Amino acid sequence: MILKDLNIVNYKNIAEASIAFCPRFNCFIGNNGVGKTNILDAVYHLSMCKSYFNLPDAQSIRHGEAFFVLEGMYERDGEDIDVYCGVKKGVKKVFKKNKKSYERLSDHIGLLPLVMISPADVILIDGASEERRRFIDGVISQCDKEYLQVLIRYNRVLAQRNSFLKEYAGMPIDADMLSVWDEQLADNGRVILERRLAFITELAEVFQVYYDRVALGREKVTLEYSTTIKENDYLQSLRGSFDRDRVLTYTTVGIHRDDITLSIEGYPVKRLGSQGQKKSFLTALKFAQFAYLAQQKGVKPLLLLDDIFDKLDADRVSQIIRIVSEENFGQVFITDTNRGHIDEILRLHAIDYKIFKVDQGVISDFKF
Ligand SMILES: Nc1ncnc2c1ncn2[C@@H]1O[C@H](COP(=O)(O)OP(=O)(O)OP(=O)(O)O)[C@@H](O)[C@H]1O
Repeated sequence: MILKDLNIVNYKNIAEASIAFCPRFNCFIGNNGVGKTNILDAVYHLSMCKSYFNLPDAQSIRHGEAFFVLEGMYERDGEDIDVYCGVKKGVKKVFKKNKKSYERLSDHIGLLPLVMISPADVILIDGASEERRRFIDGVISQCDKEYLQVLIRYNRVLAQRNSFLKEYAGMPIDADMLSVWDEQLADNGRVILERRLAFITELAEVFQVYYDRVALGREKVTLEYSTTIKENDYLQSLRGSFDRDRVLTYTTVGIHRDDITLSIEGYPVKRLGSQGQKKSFLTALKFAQFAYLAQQKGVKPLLLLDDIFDKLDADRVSQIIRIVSEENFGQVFITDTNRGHIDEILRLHAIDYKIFKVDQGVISDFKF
């Protein structure tokens, strides 16, 4: 799958742009703050129906304007796909495939699989467990629509159980009064837990292979799912936490409290990892996500590499470019402040590429 052309009007600092991409590497070069990441975000938006940075849509409208429009022309399995996204202040967002509006945006997600690697991903390591759960849920739901429905049901029941605990705080309630919710949480929670465990098992294996390659085998890393459910008994775990839940007035066990343990040399990456090691960790994690999506979807996702060269030594940068130059990767979009890096590496790997210059939101083909 490739993105052939992209038209942008009023997206963040880009007033207007029409870009024709190369099927392999597309590099955006420019100084800090000129709009390189904004271009990648526009591409992300067309796949995932939202900004990578969790911004409300209106904040992506260029300051002083009333709307933004993004349009991408894709080719997937020999078929041309035109995707349109229009956002106007105070009006419902319009999202179309081949000129036909979607009723639900979730119907679009997964059609144009994409993986982005950005400096903001460090939140997956340094942030709260919620960030890691959002990552797992996001990847699984791109491949499995049913998963998202189960998750929505689970969260609805969880909210009801928690509001009951709050409403009856300090009153003499017993565990049986929660059994209606406990059973539903257990039914939906088991499905989610099983899917997440299978996903992480698959991901962890590929992740380790990629980490070894990126870091040239210099460190040992692991990725494991850690659950709050004891002895695989969901219902019993909920019942067993009743006294604590009553005191704290929220549900303390379940898939909404689970996490992924990320370690390097047996210690948490969060505390022990250097900035370059964290970046290598995240890159390997995203490469594993790429492999998973490619296998599930049967197409090579788009790969967006934002600022990948920062904080990494020359060996690791070269390894990363070597990996993404291989057959199992497809169209790649890269940003950097320095053209030297990219020219040298891409020539070395003899890959087809196109370089664009970005300056204050204006994108032009780089003149050689
Ligand atoms: N809604 C908006 N309207 C106008 N400008 C915006 C809007 N949102 C963000 N910007 C501007 O976009 C610029 C940031 O662009 P971007 O993050 O793409 O930079 P970059 O080229 O990737 O920089 P770096 O090399 O530092 O990562 C900032 O100057 C910011 O003010």
